[in-house]
Amino acid sequence: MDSEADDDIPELISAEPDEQSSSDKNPIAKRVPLTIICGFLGAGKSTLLRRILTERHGYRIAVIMNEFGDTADIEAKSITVDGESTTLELANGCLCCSIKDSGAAAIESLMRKQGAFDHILLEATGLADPGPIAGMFWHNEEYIDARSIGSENGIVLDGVVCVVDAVFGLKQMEEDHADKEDEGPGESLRQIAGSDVIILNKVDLVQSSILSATELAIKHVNPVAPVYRTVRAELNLGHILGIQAYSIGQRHLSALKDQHELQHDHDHDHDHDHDHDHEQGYNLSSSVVPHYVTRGISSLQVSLPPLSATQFAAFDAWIRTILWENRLLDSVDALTSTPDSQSKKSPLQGNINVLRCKGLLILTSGEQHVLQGVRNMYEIIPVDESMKSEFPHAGKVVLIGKGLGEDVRHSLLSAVG
Ligand SMILES: Nc1nc2c(ncn2[C@@H]2O[C@H](COP(=O)(O)OP(=O)(O)OP(=O)(O)O)[C@@H](O)[C@H]2O)c(=O)[nH]1
Repeated sequence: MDSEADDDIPELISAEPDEQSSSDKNPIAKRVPLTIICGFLGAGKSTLLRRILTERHGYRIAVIMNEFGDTADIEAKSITVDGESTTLELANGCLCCSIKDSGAAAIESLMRKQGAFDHILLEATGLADPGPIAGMFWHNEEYIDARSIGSENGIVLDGVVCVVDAVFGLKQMEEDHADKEDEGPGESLRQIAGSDVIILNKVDLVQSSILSATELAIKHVNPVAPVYRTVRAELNLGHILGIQAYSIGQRHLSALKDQHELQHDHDHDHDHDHDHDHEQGYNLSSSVVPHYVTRGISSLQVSLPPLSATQFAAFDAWIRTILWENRLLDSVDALTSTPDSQSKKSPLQGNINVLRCKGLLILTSGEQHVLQGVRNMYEIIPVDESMKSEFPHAGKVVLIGKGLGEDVRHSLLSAVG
């Protein structure tokens, strides 16, 4: 079971306009984007990284991994070994680095020695839950000393990518759940839940019925992450790098689109790379979704009406309570609640665990706000006037995690009702 419920309550991130998040002029553009790659054991993470490290894509990418594994056969221009790290410099300007501690300090030290990069990829081990790693880099720019990495403004979390094995993915999810039934959802489900993009790899080895079943299970756990079907992790790198999944960007927008809108997009904008982006057309309440997924992590999408200022404040109290206290806020509390006043605990305390949330809140005043959350951290950012027309016209919240039943929907709707 996740122990983060015991963690100190994090500070609420300001809902005031964030000068660093809404335009091309802003400093985020100058930060080095960081992508976390996670995935099931043997799913194809090294295959994907080897491609990135050896292909001529024109970017200087640093790949950081715990150990080289079979990526070690990469042809390196030079190899540097020093106590804590081994670095391979590749012909295309990329860098492959194995460091014992892949925390922020180690990344800072690597960047100081090697200079600035266009992108950093951090490989999590096969069993790693990406949530805490993402949390470490999200809104933690100060973690990294910007000047020391040769970049004006440090690092920005770009996205979390999960590689799922098409052959064993479904089985892994099933076994994982069975093994950990007493401890809550296992790593494979957490990896899917905490990712912004899913690569369903090794599709050459399975029948289409298995692929559809695996994709359905993935979508049930995480309906907002696009799924790309690949052979040997061959896909357009634009699908996984530079996606800005943690800011107000195009990807955030598409994640919030309605199912029918996605169907429409698919009809008219087929992916010419022949990646399979099957966001559309899933019946998420389908009874064919395997029981182990339903009993583990699932998702909940709630449509919201335009909110008054009071209802907006009530939403903030509601989301804060579910993320920080793992419980539902009583509707009566919602209009009066402040962070300090929430001492009353419902019997549901501890049964809900939200791993990721996203949303678009539309106010009756015409203002729009985007919700982004990783574990118990969240932010609500106003949408810039110039971007409003690109966003969906209906408010919506998507929660991914454990214990997200219809009671959660009713609680939210009554809190803002
Ligand atoms: N047929 C087929 N084989 C693949 C594909 N992708 C990877 N493989 C093979 O699957 C095996 C595992 O791939 P890796 O890239 O090492 O997987 P990994 O996720 O890095 O593995 P760990 O680091 O051990 O978790 C290797 O032998 C790859 O050559 C694919 O799409 N099709």
